[in-house]
Amino acid sequence: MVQGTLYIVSAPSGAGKSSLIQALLKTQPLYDTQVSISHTTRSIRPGEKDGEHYFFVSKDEFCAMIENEAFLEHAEVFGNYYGTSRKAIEQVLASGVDVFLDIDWQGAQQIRQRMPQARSIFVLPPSKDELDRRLRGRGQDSEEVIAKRMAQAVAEMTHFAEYDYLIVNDDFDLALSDLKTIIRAERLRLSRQRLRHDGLITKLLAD
Ligand SMILES: Nc1nc2c(ncn2[C@@H]2O[C@H](COP(=O)(O)OP(=O)(O)O)[C@@H](O)[C@H]2O)c(=O)[nH]1
Ligand SMILES: Nc1ncnc2c1ncn2[C@@H]1O[C@H](COP(=O)(O)OP(=O)(O)O)[C@@H](O)[C@H]1O
Repeated sequence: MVQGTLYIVSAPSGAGKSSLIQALLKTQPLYDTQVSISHTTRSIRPGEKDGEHYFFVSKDEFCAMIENEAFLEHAEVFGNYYGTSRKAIEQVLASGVDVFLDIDWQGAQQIRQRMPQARSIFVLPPSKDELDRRLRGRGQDSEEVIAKRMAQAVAEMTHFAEYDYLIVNDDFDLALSDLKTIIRAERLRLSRQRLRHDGLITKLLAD
């Protein structure tokens, strides 16, 4: 079985990474691509479902998971804790499915250290004004939360060069097409193709 590829996707809040990942998943079968559901201590937003967008847990529960080494990575973002469950990811990757992580730059650094074979993608907004408009347009955060996220946006974006790929999410369809192209190219990498088509290659090279 060829291991799935782990994709890290980061962006300043509001740049559109969740929308891009969700749109991508609609075009891919579950046996090919899945998104990791993180644990978080942040409050649930209207419209969000526990176990679907996040596993919403208390600080105590989160700390117990850290102690039990249940996280592949975890970080504090905007005053809340977020983490990726180790077990869930390892099982899915082992079954050959590609997994997407929607995580911040701190989590991305931890994953790169532990799993250097992971690929990383950074999503940029076309401008700061547009980022502000998208955060407001989402209509889910208070003025205070939006101000905090805008202030953090520049700090997050200073890490763009640590990523393998950059996508500017101006026209949504174009950005989605870039994302699909990255995945297609990664799947066509010689090492993965060789493993997948070992039988065929053996036959083709036989006398
Ligand atoms: N390190 C890390 N960051 C995460 C995780 N889950 C979400 N994040 C990041 O936390 C930030 C805030 O996420 P969220 O509260 O959903 O707000 P949104 O990005 O504005 O939708 C984003 O940068 C996410 O990428 C995780 O498991 N680990
Ligand atoms: N290319 C785009 N053009 C216009 N609006 C967009 C685009 N991409 C995303 N959005 C909108 O911007 C808002 C923030 O997107 P979201 O995916 O929640 O961002 P993130 O996950 O990066 O915080 C949402 O209302 C989404 O519909």
